[in-house]
Amino acid sequence: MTEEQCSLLLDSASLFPLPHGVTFSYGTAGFRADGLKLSSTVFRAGVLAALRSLKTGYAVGLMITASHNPITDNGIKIADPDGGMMAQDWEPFADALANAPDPQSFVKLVLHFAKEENISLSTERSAVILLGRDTRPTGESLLEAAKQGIKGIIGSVSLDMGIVTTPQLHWMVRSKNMGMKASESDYFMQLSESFRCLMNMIPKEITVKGNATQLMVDGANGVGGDKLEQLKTLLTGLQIQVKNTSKQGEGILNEGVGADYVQKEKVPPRCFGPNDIGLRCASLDGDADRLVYFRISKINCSSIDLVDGDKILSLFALFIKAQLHCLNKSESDGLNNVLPARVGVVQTAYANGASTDYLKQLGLEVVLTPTGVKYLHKKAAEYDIGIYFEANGHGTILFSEYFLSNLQKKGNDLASSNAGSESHKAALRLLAVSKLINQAVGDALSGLLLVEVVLQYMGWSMQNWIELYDDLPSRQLKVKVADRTAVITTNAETKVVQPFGLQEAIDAETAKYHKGRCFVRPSGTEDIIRVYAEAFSQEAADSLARSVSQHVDHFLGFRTSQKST
Ligand SMILES: CC(=O)N[C@H]1[C@@H](OP(=O)(O)O)O[C@H](CO)[C@@H](O)[C@@H]1O
Ligand SMILES: [Mg+2]
Repeated sequence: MTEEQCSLLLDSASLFPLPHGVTFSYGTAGFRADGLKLSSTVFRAGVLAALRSLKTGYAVGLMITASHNPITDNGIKIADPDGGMMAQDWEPFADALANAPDPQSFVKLVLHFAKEENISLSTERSAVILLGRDTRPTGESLLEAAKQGIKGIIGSVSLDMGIVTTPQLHWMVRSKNMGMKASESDYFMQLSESFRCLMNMIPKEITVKGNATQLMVDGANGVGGDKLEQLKTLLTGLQIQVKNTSKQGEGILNEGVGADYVQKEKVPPRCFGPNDIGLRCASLDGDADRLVYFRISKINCSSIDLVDGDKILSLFALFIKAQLHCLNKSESDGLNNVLPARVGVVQTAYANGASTDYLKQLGLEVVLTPTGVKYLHKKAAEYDIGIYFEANGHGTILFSEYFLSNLQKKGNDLASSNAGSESHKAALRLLAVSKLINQAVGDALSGLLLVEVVLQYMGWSMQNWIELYDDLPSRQLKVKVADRTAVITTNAETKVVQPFGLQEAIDAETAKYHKGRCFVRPSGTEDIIRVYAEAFSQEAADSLARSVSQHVDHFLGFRTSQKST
């Protein structure tokens, strides 16, 4: 590293001193904290992003958001060149950089890491970083801190994409690195065109039931609602009304609104009431990477029928399975070139047991990973078609490049030998799905469009979807403990290995309940232990979660509040 580079980093790092008494951790989804305490972290993440771009030789992304967290929080995460989350082996370095006590030790760490990773800081190659932020008030000043961090590495270029959803930024990074058009209007164009293509292929004989073309959306008072207002003007065959956009002005981001609130509290978001009874409603989270559906109950306006990530996944899995079946119906198209596809469904232990049973009954391969999209995404990428969702509504469908190129070939063959056949249409539909659904990361907007077109294709009402299977009653609790890292788990977080004896206690409690299932794990985003329980009735699930929480409290010896989520 040249002297000029060293002193530039030192001078700029001095402008962003580390706040006292806070330890930063890259965690499940990047750094998160009070937005007013984050400028040093964001500055340092800017430097980190530049190093990541130099290391990989491609553009990377830097997104400023704290998703569903309160408006006063903010956060920062890095998107890798393929649009996915930053490689996990860089997380310890991210933590060390964020917590370096002063500018000198910060620069020392950068130097050391650059050497270890073989990153040349001479200026023959320059880093490119795409920047995005959500609507949070601290976003603008944090964006400046990020730009300063990027500038701290000589020759680096930052491209400000403005206020965008998290999935838009990931999509832009991926598209840019694949040499494709990568602006926001390209994103809207790709989504609306593939949606139109799928809508045009809905069989004429299918009659749409009830309010099939009408959708009410809760935008969480954030960026997602604003973007959907833009996107919906490009759509035909679907009437979307968006409530709780950031532009409508009154509501506060994520306060009593949004996918996290709706899924956890199982109540309608603000501004939804008696007029919406019976309608199909969807809710996005604060940065629009989560999506859940709900319907306000006819009997009690303050309760809802929730359609969570598990049921969205199940709908997608059914559709993909049906299209693959049509694709390979060789007797109808006279061809014998079956295109095999290894389909995998990826969930976490939080997936409702009824959904896992349902998916297995469909004959699908279902695997569980630890919590966090980075784990699910990686697993799903091992399949020709990998469908992953967290119960909270974050997920997507990944298509392997290999499968897509074979599908394209088969589609072309069918176009010349058997145009308009069921197999041909299935090939075209699958290709359109791969363009509609975000290949970089879970995306509420693209997920919503796919749900809508699949419901219309199946001729399904909201009621049909809700009845796909009955969720098992469940309960989640949080337990505050002295040291959450004392809990170590295995088997995709379903079994505790430490502290010794806790798993036996959980097993003994669970055995008391019909259809009982229970596990505990330390949260990666909050300083708590999460307890999840399922059983045949709500009372039983509540009781199982409560007694296991008491065991956790007892084993980890710190008797404080337990809060229902
Ligand atoms: C039970 C639950 O919903 N956990 C969430 C939550 O992680 P925890 O590690 O459980 O705090 O936040 C993550 C990031 O948004 C999300 O990926 C995950 O699903
Ligand atoms: Mg989010």
